[in-house]
Order: sequence, then structure tokens, then C-alpha cells
Amino acid sequence: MQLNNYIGGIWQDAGDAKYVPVTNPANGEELAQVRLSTKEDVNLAVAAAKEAQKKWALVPAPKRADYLYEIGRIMKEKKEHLAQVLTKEMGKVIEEGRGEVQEGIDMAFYMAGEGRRLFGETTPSELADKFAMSVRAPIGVVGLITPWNFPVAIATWKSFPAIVAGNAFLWKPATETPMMAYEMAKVFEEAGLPPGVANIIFGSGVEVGTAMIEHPDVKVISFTGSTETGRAVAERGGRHLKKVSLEMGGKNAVIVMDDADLGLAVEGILWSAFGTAGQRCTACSRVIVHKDVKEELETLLLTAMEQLTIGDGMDETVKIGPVINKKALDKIHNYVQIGKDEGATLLVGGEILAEGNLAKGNYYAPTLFTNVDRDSRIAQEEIFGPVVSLIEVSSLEEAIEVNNSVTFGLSSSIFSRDVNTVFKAQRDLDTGIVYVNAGTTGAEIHLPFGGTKGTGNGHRDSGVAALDVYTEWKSIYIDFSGKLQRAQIDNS
Ligand SMILES: NC(=O)c1ccc[n+]([C@@H]2O[C@H](COP(=O)([O-])OP(=O)(O)OC[C@H]3O[C@@H](n4cnc5c(N)ncnc54)[C@H](O)[C@@H]3O)[C@@H](O)[C@H]2O)c1
Repeated sequence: MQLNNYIGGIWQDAGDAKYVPVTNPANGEELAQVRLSTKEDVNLAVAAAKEAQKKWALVPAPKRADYLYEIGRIMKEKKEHLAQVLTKEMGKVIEEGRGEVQEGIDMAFYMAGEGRRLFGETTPSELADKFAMSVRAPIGVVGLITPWNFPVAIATWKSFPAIVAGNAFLWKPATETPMMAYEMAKVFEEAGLPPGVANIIFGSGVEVGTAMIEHPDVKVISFTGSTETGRAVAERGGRHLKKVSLEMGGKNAVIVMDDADLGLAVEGILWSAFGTAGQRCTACSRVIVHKDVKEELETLLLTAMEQLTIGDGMDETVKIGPVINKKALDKIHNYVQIGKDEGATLLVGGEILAEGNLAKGNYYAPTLFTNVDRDSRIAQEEIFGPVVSLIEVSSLEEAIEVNNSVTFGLSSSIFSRDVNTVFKAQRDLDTGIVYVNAGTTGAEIHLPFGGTKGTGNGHRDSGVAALDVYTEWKSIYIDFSGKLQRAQIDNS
């Protein structure tokens, strides 16, 4: 199967395009071949989007929303199929695959509702017989660049607000997960979205991403991915005066205080550290634990980790699937070596798993380090795999300081039964998302999603805040006095 671009409502021919294989990380099986698009393909897509957007912007927002209702309905109908494609292509276990598709469905219905609430503001004018208001205007053609770890949810966080706000978009998915984008292109087509509103273009970040950012008709770049790539996107976007929204890496922590329900904390840590094999931007990568409960927590965690079954995510009994590719496997293993060299104590894991059924996939053993120095590399850098570092502290103040000591600021969590502790923590934890008595993952689509510091640049995906990325405020003054009134001068 060859995956070609969807541009202006037409599936591009193969022509003389180059392709690379898409493989199943669970067993190395080739699933498809994906096109490596060129700058010319990007130009075609931008032209199609620009043309379509002119008409799309004139469709009333509640009517644009109707397409999202239809998209949501089709996704719901195809939910199991989409979840299976997701799991085969990306590796997360099927239960999580279903959850992610559901998130996309929820986003479709939620954003459709925004079509009837695309609120502006009316404002008193300085002058009599004058009416002042501001509206959210569409921006035009927007470019969406997404990572492989949430191949459908993140795309819906970006494309659905773009659609409802009256923009047309070009979406470049990660090269590792084009099949989900191909499936979504089919959903857009089936929903009858006018040709050119949604354009899907496959290819490398450097070639396609750069061409999108540099194209003068692409007005917004909404990027989710690593901080390293995000920085390059921001620099290039800045040079071309683009509005750039960045959602990037994380180094998220669970804080376990001495009065915490330890059983609950273990459940929260397990889910957020090892779900999606630790490859979530919100994954728990550090556990900051009060010294009085450290030993007990270690024992409970080790016992719970023994129950984690590892394998192909299509098997309903499996809890942890593979990591995305061999490069990721090597990166994770390298960090484990760094942790050992830094003097941390490896309690369990720390190895690539390649026995029996696991031989053909990319599997890493869930790994727990303790006695980790808060300033060490494994405590500071994003590993993006199933590796957790325990850091001991003596007080809430110290726990917050350790949490905030990293350059990232996506998500944090605290387990405590004390109301004063949790209120102080939610105020002082410097992250875009804070959880209390829950792990570091599990966003709800009607709340803003994003982080502080090195995780983002102040924009948010998800929630009503996402509309800020895809709209521009336009102020309108209507003078009905019949004479030329001049604000300020006339008033002075
Ligand atoms: N904060 C969030 O909301 C969030 C959510 C999910 C993932 N992430 C982060 O994403 C990372 C994992 O995803 P990844 O490995 O796909 O990230 P990545 O940065 O390697 O790639 C992300 C996207 O950018 C493209 N790209 C690569 N180079 C580019 C360039 N020079 N110009 C334009 N585009 C380019 C890629 O092809 C891909 O589509 C992790 O760091 C994770 O924390 C963040």
C-alpha cells in the first residue's frame, strides 16, 4: 500500500515520488510505503488550501461546525478500525489506542459546539452614536506539524479548531505514523469537507516542514514535537514572521508526600510512567518522594511493576507495548547507562528485551532508578521511554523546588491527603497542568493543554484557548452619527 498526499480533495498519483517503509514497532512488519513529498507538493497544497479557504471563511461558523459533527460521527463508526491502525503503526496498547481515538471524537463534538459560540465582544465606544465590537476572524492557510506519539489526538486538537474558525490547513504528520493521517484524510473526504479545506502531506520534517514554514501563504504554524525541533521551527518561523504555536517536551514528576495514599500513588505512577511505554509528553519520568515513605514506595512499586506484561499492543492482555523504533530504543538504553555512570541505583529493568516473541520488535524493560541526584542528566532531560527516577526530599518546599528545577514545564502531580499541602502545591508547581491525587497524564479535551518554560511558547492546544491560535481579533467601529466623529481628539 502506497500512501500519497490528499491535496484539494484529490489523492495524488505516485508519479516519480520516493517512498519509505512504515513498520509495525511490535514486530518489524512493513505496513505501508509513505511518500516523501517535495517543496513542489507543498506549493500545490498551499495553493489548493488558499483557494478553498476564501469560500470556507464565508460559510457561517455553525455550518462549518456541521462538518465536524459528521467527522465525529464517522470516527465513532470507525472507532475500532482506527484504534487498530493506530496500535499497529505506533505501538501503544489497543486499550490506549481506543482511548486516543475517543479523544479525537470528543474533540470533534466539542469543537463543533464552538461553531455556535465563536464569541466576539461588543464594547462601549468613546463616542455617542458609534458601535464598537471585535470578532474572531479566520487567519487563512495554517500549517500543522505533529509527532508520532499521539498520531490522531494531537491532529484533532489542531485541525478541528482550525476548521471551525474558517481556516484551511496543511497537515504534515510524523513520518513514523502516516497511516493515521491517511485514515483521517479518508474521514474528511467521507464527511464531505469541501476540497482544499483539509490537505494532508507526507514527508520529512526538514523537507516538507521547512517548505511549509517558509511559504508566504502559510500564516500560522502549529507544531507539537521535541523541544529541539520546536526551537528550529520557531527560529525559521520568526524569520518569516509566522505566528508559531509550540507544544514541546516534558520532564514530568509525581510528588509523593508522607501522608499520601501510597497504593493510589503507585497506580498513578505506573499508569503515567509506563503507559504508551513512557512515550507521552506528560509521562511521569521523576518521582519526588518524601524520605519517610521512600522505602515503602520503592517496595510497592517494585511489586506492582512485576505485574506489567510486555508485548504486542494488539494483545488485549498486554499492558506495555514497544517503543517507536530502534533509534528510540538505543536512546533510552544510552540514558540508562548515563544513569548508572552518574551513580544512581538501578532497582529493576535497564535492558532491551529481545527474547522469544519480543525479538522482532522494539521493547524496553520498565526501569526504576533510585537515589537519583536531582541535578543529574536522567533527572533533567527528557528520556521518552519507560524509565523512572526516584528523588528523595524532606519537605513540600523541597519537593516543589525539585519539580521546578527542570527546563520543562508541562505536567506535575502531587499525592497528599492534606488540603493545605495540595492547595499550596497547585499554586507553586510551575507547569501548565497540575494533577492532585492522580498521575501526570490524562487530559480532558475541553481544558487548555500545554506547558510553561521549555515546553511551550504560551499558546495552548485544546479547550477554547486553542481558538486563539487559529483566529485573529478584528476590531470593527460602526459610526451611525452621520458626521465624521474623531475618537480622542473630539473627546479632549
Ligand atoms: N507538549 C505536547 O503537547 C506534546 C505532545 C506530544 C509529544 N510531544 C513531544 O514530541 C516529542 C516526540 O515526538 P517526535 O519524536 O515526533 O518529535 P520531533 O520533534 O522529532 O518531530 C515532530 C514533527 O516535526 C517534524 N519535523 C522534524 N524536523 C523538522 C523541521 N526541521 N522543521 C519542521 N518540522 C520538522 C517531524 O517530521 C514531525 O512531524 C517529545 O519531545 C514529546 O515530549 C509534546
